[in-house]
Amino acid sequence: MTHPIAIPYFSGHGHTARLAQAIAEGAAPARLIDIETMTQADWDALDAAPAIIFGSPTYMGSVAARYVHFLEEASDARWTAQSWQNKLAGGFTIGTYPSGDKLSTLLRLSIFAAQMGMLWVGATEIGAPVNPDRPGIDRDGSMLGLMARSDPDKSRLISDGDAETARLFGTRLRRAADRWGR
Ligand SMILES: Cc1cc2nc3c(=O)[nH]c(=O)nc-3n(C[C@H](O)[C@H](O)[C@H](O)COP(=O)(O)O)c2cc1C
Repeated sequence: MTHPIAIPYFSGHGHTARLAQAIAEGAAPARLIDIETMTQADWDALDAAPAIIFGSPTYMGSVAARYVHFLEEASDARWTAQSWQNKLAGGFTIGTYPSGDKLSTLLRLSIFAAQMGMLWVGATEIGAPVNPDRPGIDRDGSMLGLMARSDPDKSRLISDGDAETARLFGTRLRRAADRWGR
């Protein structure tokens, strides 16, 4: 049986949620989990998932406070039992700026995964300027995980290139999960 990849995210104004949706399209079957409205079924899905893709906007140069709360809640009991050991993990974030200190957020998420005994899967897409025929793909040049920029056009929230990069990242995690098993 193929278990859904779990994508727990927090989103203050919808941008991270939009990015999470695009990742879910690529990672299908996947389960989107808004950490502000979590149910026991969501926790069960996290525990069963072969891979978890963690997503938080970058707020003040790091993981949003409410997401830190989720991480600490998730670690309770699961850290001592190491019950997420050998699951795959990935991470994504979004900010206003090309840098915006978003790397700090991905570092925080990857360290959380390491503490939980998870195996971190980074990003692989190489876009412009190295591949000029792939404009908009991984435009911030992030390999540790997925970075995106909030789009000034609030009717779409993220750019087409960021959405496609997110779908490709989701597909990478799905392929890795299918290959790795659990
Ligand atoms: C409290 C706060 C702090 C922020 N800090 C940063 C930051 O350090 N770097 C950055 O690039 N953007 C920063 N932003 C912008 C958000 O990361 C950006 O708007 C993002 O798209 C928000 O995603 P969301 O709609 O899912 O909450 C900040 C926004 C808020 C509300």
